[in-house]
Amino acid sequence: MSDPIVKVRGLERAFGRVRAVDGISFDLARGQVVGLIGANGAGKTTAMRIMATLDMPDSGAVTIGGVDIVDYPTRVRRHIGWMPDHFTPYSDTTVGDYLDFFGRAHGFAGAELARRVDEVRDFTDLVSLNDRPTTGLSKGQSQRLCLARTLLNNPEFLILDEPAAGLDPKARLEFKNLVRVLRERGKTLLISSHILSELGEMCDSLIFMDAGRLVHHGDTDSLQRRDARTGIVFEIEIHGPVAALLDWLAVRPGWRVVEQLRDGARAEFASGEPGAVAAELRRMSAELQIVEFRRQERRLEEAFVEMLRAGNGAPPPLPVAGNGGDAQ
Ligand SMILES: Nc1ncnc2c1ncn2[C@@H]1O[C@H](COP(=O)(O)OP(=O)(O)OP(=O)(O)O)[C@@H](O)[C@H]1O
Repeated sequence: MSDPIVKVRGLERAFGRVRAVDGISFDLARGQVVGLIGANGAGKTTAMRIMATLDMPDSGAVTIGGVDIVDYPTRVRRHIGWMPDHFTPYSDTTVGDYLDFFGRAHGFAGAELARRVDEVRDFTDLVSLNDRPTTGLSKGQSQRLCLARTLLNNPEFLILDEPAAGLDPKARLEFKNLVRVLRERGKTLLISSHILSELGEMCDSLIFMDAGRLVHHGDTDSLQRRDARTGIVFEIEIHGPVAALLDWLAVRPGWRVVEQLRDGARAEFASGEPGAVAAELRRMSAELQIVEFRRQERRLEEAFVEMLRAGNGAPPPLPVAGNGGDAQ
């Protein structure tokens, strides 16, 4: 990786006996969107708060743009934006006042302050809400305001803790678009979430944490590509009795029925080798009245759980992505 913007080395942070972050190391390439994924208590927020200079590590080091976060926190803060996982509205404060206040807190004044506030308000589509009290915003609007605040100092590196939590599908889509534009502008983003598939679409690479440890760091496709080495699941639809298909699958070597369906079955073939798969599907079509085969893309959730099983024994419970719900 050429010139990583973020370098994390052997980072550790314990709270009493809880090893919240237990010796993690990774690099983040400039201009990448990276997902930080893990179940509740995996250590995501602790690691992010340290990177955002809000907490001190017990040991290990983080540099951002080559600057050590412990030795030079003030310098680092000029280049980072931190979006916490909760938004606290201020009473009697409008959206405009809120951004103005945080702009001043960054040290901007006069025309420069007005320009920065205008820019982030525009970008996050908050212009029409400028005079609304911050206490009366919807979840999606609050998240946009929180992101606007994070962008006021035009940071190179953004650390966003669970930014999509609790957003409805429309607000999630809007958020995803904002992430896409920020990426196009060359920003580096670290985004945490429980929702693997949501992050999969948004991110160039994913970091998985479990019990304070980093258990995987790779590009989004690398997890799904693992099925080339394991089995492939097909959804098979048949014309006529499903029993004929189930009988066929029961006697053919390599097949395992995952689930019986109304017009067919979900079944796994043990090999991902393309030649073997094609021969098997040809044979099935010749012997049964097949209406359709659909290869099932393995979901990131499944890939993650399998990976943890292979490495560490029992996986932690992970909520499954839904349309609007989000586990906390
Ligand atoms: N200030 C603190 N005092 C004591 N324990 C803490 C503190 N902050 C975090 N922990 C503990 O450290 C562990 C990691 O917590 P952390 O919030 O970093 O996890 P997380 O992956 O962000 O979880 P979640 O998704 O639930 O926010 C948990 O066991 C948590 O209870």
